[in-house]
Amino acid sequence: MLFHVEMTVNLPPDMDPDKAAAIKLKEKEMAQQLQRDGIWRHLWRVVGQYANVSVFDVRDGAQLHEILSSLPLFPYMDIKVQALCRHPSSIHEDDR
Ligand SMILES: O=C(O)CC1=CCC(=O)O1
Repeated sequence: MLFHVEMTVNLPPDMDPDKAAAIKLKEKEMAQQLQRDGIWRHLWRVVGQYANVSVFDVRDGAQLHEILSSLPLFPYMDIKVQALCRHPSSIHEDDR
């Protein structure tokens, strides 16, 4: 099942820079592993914002929640989720 996820990062401006860097590094490692696993299908920067638009391929909403809430940046992000399904005009057979 595919989900469109928009994440906006709001790190506190007064956060210790070393702590922020450590959180971002852990986030990157986890995001890249989830991409290698085929779960985090797309990860795009929103131009001009500390935000991304992503597509996740997961079993259901419960699995997505488990993944999102385990992200190191989760406590510092506003997250919007939309469930997706195949568009009848799509020519891409692998879209589910
Ligand atoms: O920078 C972001 O948009 C937040 C983020 C998601 C995965 C990652 O590595 O950073």
